[in-house]
Amino acid sequence: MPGSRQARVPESGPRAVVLDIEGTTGSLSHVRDVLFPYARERLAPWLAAHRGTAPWRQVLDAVAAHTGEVQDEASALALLEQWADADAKAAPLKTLQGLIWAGGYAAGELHGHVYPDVPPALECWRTQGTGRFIYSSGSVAAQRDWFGHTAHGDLRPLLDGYFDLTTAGPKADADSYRAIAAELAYAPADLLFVSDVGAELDAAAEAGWRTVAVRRPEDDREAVPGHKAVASLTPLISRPDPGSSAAPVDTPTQEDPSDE
Ligand SMILES: CSCCC(=O)C(=O)COP(=O)(O)O
Ligand SMILES: [Mg+2]
Repeated sequence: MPGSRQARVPESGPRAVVLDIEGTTGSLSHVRDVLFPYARERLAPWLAAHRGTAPWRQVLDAVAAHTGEVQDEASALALLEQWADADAKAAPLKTLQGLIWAGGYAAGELHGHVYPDVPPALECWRTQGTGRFIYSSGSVAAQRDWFGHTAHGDLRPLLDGYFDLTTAGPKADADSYRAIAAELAYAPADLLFVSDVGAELDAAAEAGWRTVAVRRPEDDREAVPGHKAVASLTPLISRPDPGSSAAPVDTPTQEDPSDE
């Protein structure tokens, strides 16, 4: 309108950032070419070595709950192998992979691949008072181990909490993002989800979240349509307009069971 001056309201930053792992904060190829094969060849030996123990029972019970049928070890193993070969995001497989990888980290045979832009981004968000959470199909235990064993050191102190298939639900389901927002007690519009997968970003957007797609330079998959895209986390922490940063807030933090 001529003569009138419209005040520009700067968009404030998110209260919390929720990050995916594979293809976003860590290398897709490291997960697919190192982590997954490491677990795949140990599915049968792990079940045999742990037969009758509480973790073995936990895995068989998880397979039974997932399929709706009681499974003996042989039939559970057949299903777990099928899911692994199909890269199915089945919670029982994710639980068992996490248990197997834990042995690999402890033996010094595995490390978590985290891109170099990730630690400074987490540090920046921490300084700003922005919450920092992970949401991956990998189990929470696997996520903790991954971030606890990186070339940049133990990054777990930079993270406030973790969500997986069992605590939040499937990543392409909008209800999972509604559940995370409720758990964090933030409005969906105050949350930013960062991922490499369009279906996950679409689900988060459907739940009212802000979204950003990541496509790492060495990742030759097609770009994700419909979402702002970046090649690293660095553009997400640049602050051309000082008014656009979030004021420090008290961030809800999940308790770390390893601290108990
Ligand atoms: C160390 S977490 C392993 C990631 C994983 O198991 C997976 O299926 C990839 O999941 P994401 O949701 O991080 O893309
Ligand atoms: Mg991913």
